Amino acid sequence: MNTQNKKQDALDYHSQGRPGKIEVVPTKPHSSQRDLTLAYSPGVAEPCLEIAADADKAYNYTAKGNLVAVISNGTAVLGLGNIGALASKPVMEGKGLLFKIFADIDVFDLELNADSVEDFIKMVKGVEPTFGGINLEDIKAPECFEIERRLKAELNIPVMHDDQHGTAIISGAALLNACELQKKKLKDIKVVVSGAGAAAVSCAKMYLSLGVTPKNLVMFDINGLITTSRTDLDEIRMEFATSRKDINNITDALKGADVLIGLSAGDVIKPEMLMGMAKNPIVFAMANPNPEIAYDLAVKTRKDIIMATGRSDYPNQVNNVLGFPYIFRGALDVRATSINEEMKIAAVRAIANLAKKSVPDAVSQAYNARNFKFGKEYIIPKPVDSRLITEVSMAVAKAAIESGVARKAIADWSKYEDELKKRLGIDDTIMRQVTTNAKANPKKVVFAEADNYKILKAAQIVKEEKIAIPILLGNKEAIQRIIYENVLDLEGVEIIEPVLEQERIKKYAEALYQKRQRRGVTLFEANKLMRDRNYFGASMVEFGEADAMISGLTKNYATTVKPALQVIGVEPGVKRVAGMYMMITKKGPVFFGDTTVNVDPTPEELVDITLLVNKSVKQFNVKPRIALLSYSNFGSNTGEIPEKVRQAVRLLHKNHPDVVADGEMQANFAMNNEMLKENFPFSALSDAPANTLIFPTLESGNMAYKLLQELGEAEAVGPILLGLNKPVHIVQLGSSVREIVNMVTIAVVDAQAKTKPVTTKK
Ligand SMILES: NC(=O)C1=CN([C@@H]2O[C@H](COP(=O)(O)OP(=O)(O)OC[C@H]3O[C@@H](n4cnc5c(N)ncnc54)[C@H](OP(=O)(O)O)[C@@H]3O)[C@@H](O)[C@H]2O)C=CC1
Ligand SMILES: CC(=O)C(=O)O
Ligand SMILES: [Mg+2]
Repeated sequence: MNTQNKKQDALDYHSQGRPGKIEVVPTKPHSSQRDLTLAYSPGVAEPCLEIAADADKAYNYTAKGNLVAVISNGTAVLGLGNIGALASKPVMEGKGLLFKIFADIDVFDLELNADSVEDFIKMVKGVEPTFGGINLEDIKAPECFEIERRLKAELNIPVMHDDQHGTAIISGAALLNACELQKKKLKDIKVVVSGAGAAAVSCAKMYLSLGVTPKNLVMFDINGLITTSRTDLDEIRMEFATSRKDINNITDALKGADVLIGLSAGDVIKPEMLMGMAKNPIVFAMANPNPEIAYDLAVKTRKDIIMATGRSDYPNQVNNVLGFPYIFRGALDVRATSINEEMKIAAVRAIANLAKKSVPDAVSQAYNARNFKFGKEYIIPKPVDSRLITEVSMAVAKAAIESGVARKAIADWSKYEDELKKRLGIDDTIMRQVTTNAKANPKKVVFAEADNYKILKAAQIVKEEKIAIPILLGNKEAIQRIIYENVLDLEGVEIIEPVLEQERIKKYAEALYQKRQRRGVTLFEANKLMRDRNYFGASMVEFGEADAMISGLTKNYATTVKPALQVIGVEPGVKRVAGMYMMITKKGPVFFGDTTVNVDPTPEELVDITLLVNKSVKQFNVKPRIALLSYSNFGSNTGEIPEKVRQAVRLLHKNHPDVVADGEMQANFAMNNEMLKENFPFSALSDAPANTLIFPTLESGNMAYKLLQELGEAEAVGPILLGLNKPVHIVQLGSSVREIVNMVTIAVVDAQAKTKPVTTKK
């Protein structure tokens, strides 16, 4: 895209539709007269009086506790200089947008016509009552130092100048990791800082507190090196003054330097300057929108470099967006009175550590990349990584509590973690519980289709997270090539190439032949079948050489389920298998059955399916409340389907009175027990909504879950295969890595349940 197009795109983005990037959205009902009476006069007087009597109540009755002011006077807007308060508004709205999408924090952006320090401080103090925190932005140095110092001292809510501390935290984390990768020790590195403004000074302070030796750091402003002989500088910058006489310019300073930090202006660093740097140099050119030296140019100049910029369109975006949303989230959640050094360092460590963990596929996909892995081009997490909210905010909140600036404690950290995820629309409480259970006793899971990137990535994740011990089936060479090409880490994982395992094939084939000789399988054919990875994998499970199998990514369901049925068969006492989905919705998990196996079940088969689902739901520690669905409510419509479901319910009520189930009913009545109670008060489900839905046909079940999934209303975990004697789980054709990981986790828990020692009654 050329520069003119880029410019027009940016202008269109801001002007199209409702101008600007943010709006205010009411959080309370407001449609009836009663709502309005409560929202405004006279009802509103009540919270006013409560707050007048106790100021802390503002956190209960108003948005204060989740509201941050992003405040600027427009004197150092990005690297654009002093463009004034109004012109800074798009940046401040942008910060508001980022606060909201990454940490669910609401923002009012305030652009102040306040050039003097005193005016600025006075205005901010004036608006303190409205906010839970103050994010100062793009205020030029040295005024920003005094403004922040005074506001921190005089306000009782957290104040942070993002350009100083946000940038220091992120670049601190990036520096720790870059040094580790380039095998440099912080105490030994020679650091050159281009820029001596808000960001540069604060970053330099952070590096010293992380272990950089003061005499090894030199700093430049627009007039050159900061030296002890300069008389034009304030005390804060003079802290970084050097008495070295051998440096005339930045080129001199960079000779033999290990690290260059750019927080000054675009394109001020030339390739020849980098040539003089030490072996394996680290360059963070963070000026926005244009870095001190372009990414491509820097990596072309020095092959041994670790290079980062503040931009999102190149690897290693060192930008304060990775910090401020989560730092404020943690601070607000414990009502911290300030953001102190302990909280900042906690954020640094959390961000640095997160970069070393396996990256979720959704993150790689957002950047059209195959697989990010800790290394020269991935030294810190990507801003779209949804784990940042839990990793960073929790670390910050903990540090606030431990360092004594929190006014609110967090008693249950795992509940807090769930709350944080819910803020981003991620409600995986149930999957987290399942994962915890899986980790308590990881099982051997054989991956039948291991010559596939997604399967291998999932195997890496479950290995790393200690959910399962993977065993890979497939052509060794092909598997190793995919591992190599995608820099996956599967060291030590067993790879089995079935066609080379003659002894095992013989053993498994004999067993299959014994089972199926009177059902058309000859020994010769059994031997042939065992070369198929699904038969081989299922046999490993049958023989106890693996605890569970995962397959199905590349073949249709029927083809994959057949080997499992033939080799393993159904549980004793069970007549058929069925499939279930766990739909993770905003209202909690809802289980759907049968969504995969039985096309048009009879009433008796519907009962079997219900019993299988009932048993499985209980294994998730959920008490099943089962609705058998149709297009009719308790006989309100005639027809084959309602009649079949009615009959199934009759059989259930007669033969299995312990199962909480009712129907036939329409899906909306199943999910809305108030409506059910009003119209059908006799129903067994009238006291709470159903959490388990049995569909009359495969068609309806399949449509329901796929629609819900596509509309973004729920995450589907499954299909969980029910009724097999040993755990084999079949992912859907084309599943994502996350879906595969979820299925492996479920397979492990299933294996745990199926291998539980039988307790004998005394
Ligand atoms: N990636 C990120 O997350 C962040 C990036 N930044 C970027 O860092 C830069 C500085 O921001 P900030 O500290 O807030 O702004 P300031 O205005 O406070 O500081 C700018 C500093 O750069 C110096 N400077 C300007 N031009 C040159 C030059 N040609 N050579 C050497 N030094 C120069 C100025 O010198 P003097 O003091 O003499 O005027 C000043 O010290 C901006 O480009 C900004 O976008 C800032 C925050 C976060
Ligand atoms: C990222 C940022 O805050 C800046 O460039 O000013
Ligand atoms: Mg800024």
